[in-house]
Order: sequence, then C-alpha cells, then structure tokens
Amino acid sequence: MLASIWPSWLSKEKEEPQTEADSNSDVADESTPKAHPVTPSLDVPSFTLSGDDAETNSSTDPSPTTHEVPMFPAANSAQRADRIAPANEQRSKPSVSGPASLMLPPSLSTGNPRGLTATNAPRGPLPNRGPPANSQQRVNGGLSPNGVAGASKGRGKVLLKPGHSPMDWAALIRSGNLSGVDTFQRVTPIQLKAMTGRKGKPAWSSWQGKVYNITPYLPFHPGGEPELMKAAGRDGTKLFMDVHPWVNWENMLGPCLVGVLVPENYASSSLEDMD
Ligand code: HEM
Repeated sequence: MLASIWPSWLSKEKEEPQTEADSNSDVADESTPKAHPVTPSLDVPSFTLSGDDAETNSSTDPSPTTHEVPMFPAANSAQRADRIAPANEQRSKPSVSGPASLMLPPSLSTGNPRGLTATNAPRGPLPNRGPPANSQQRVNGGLSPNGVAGASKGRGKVLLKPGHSPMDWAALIRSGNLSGVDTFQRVTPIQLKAMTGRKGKPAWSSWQGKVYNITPYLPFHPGGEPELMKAAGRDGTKLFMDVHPWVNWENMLGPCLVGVLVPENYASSSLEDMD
C-alpha cells in the first residue's frame, strides 16, 4: 500500500515483492529483503547570500532595471540565475532572458469601456446648459437669502405664493383668453406706454413686436412682481433677454397676447393708403 506513495527514486525498492511493513506475519522473515536508504542523485539547487552573490543581489545595484513592476525574486537574484539551476529544471523556472515571459499588470488603457483615447477624450468640463458663468443669476446665487425679490441689490428667484407655481400658471393658460381684450389690437407706442399696471390700468409689455398683457402673470413670475413690472408699459425684450433668454416668452404668455405693436402714425397712414 505504501508503495504507491514512494518517490520515484525509491522505485527499485518499491518493486520488491514484499516489505517488512507489508507482511502480516508476526514473525520476521529472515529472508525478507530490507529497504536501505538511498541518497538521491538529483542536483538540488542551493544558494548562499555570502560573497559575490550578496554583492550581486544588493539593492544598491546601479544598473537600471527594464521592468517597472518589482519582481520577486528580483530579476538579478541568485534564485533566477541560470548557473545554479539544473538543466532539467529550466523549463519549470521563469526565464529572465526577456520581458515577454514576465507577467505584467494589465494596462490601464485596456479597461476603457468608452473607448476614449488621448485624442478623443473630452477635455475640460462638460458643456454648461444653464445661465452663462458671468450671468447675474450665477453671480447673485439665484434665490435671495430671504426669498424676497429686491431684498438685495441682486436679482433672484422669489418664493411664490401658494397656488402660483409654474404648474399653476400652465393650468391657467389652458383655461382660455387672458389678454383682457376681445379682439387683437394694433397698439401704438403711446398706447403701450399708458398700460403701466398702475391706477387701475393693466400692465402691457411688448416682445419682438407683439404686445402682451402681463398682469395675470405678475404673481406667477419666478423673478418676482417688481422685476416683471420693469417691463410694463414698454418693450421688455432687452430686459427679458438680459436675464433669461432661454425662457420661451411666446409659449408662456400665449393667451395673454393683446396684439401687435405698430408705429405711432400707423392709423393715419393706413387711412391715407385707403384713399
Ligand atoms: C413677461 C415676460 C417674462 C416671462 C414670461 C418671464 C418668465 C420667467 C421664468 C419662467 C423664470 C424662471 C426661470 C428659470 O427658472 O430658469 C423667470 C425668472 C426671472 N425673471 Fe422673468 N420673465 C419675464 C420677464 C422678466 C423681466 C422683464 C425681468 C426683468 C426685468 C425678469 C426677471 C427675472 C428674474 C430676475 C428671474 C429670476 C432669476 C432666474 O430665473 O434665474 N423677467 N422669469
């Protein structure tokens, strides 16, 4: 039974028909051959750290290494030296003859699921889709500290009253005409100037040649009523564009459309044309 685990260099003894250990007899058989220890003939590699080897393995070796990843044993270690490795074991030992046989860590660029390279990788931050960096809205941090428009010199969003959210406004403009007039009007600059939102008059403002009644929108304006009132009775295009050019005025105030802005002498010139 023990024969199956005998090392190969004991094969001679293993082949003997019977050993003492295998015998079931209580009395030792004088004729049973005895096993004798045999010194292995293999050339077992060994090394020392003394003398020249220690000098060779010194970490202060000034010769530059060609590998970035430290290896163990070191490339110039006596453990890797061919001169002490038996010729019949060289296949199972790592070769130090070239870098191709060394296992290096995977390159960082190979694990790149987006396929970005140095040439197509985005440079700098992603595109900014909000207000420009130098916008007053960014400079003043948007909402004023106490949520009240005009509380500071800067502009900002305000706390709207309950029932005056953008969603509420969206629902309101679906309800119908909010212009305050029954038919579209031709509005002259003098007429527009009179619609200031004060003394019982509605607040009108023009946007790219169209006149809107902004009175119903005042309590819904996220920038506050005072800000929106700056455009009352006049052309609000520049004021609007300076603050939030991305807001769609026409969509938001569609049902508030009063008419179109016409030159002051429009009526008389039209009558003359009719003659
Ligand atoms: C009558 C047309 C106008 C409409 C439909 C309108 C609409 C809006 C909307 C939707 C916002 C929110 C913007 C956002 O959340 O990004 C806003 C904010 C604001 N609006 Fe207006 N606005 C109008 C006119 C004006 C005018 C004429 C001024 C200034 C004189 C003004 C000043 C502001 C300010 C300061 C804010 C807050 C800052 C901000 O939104 O980032 N708005 N407005």
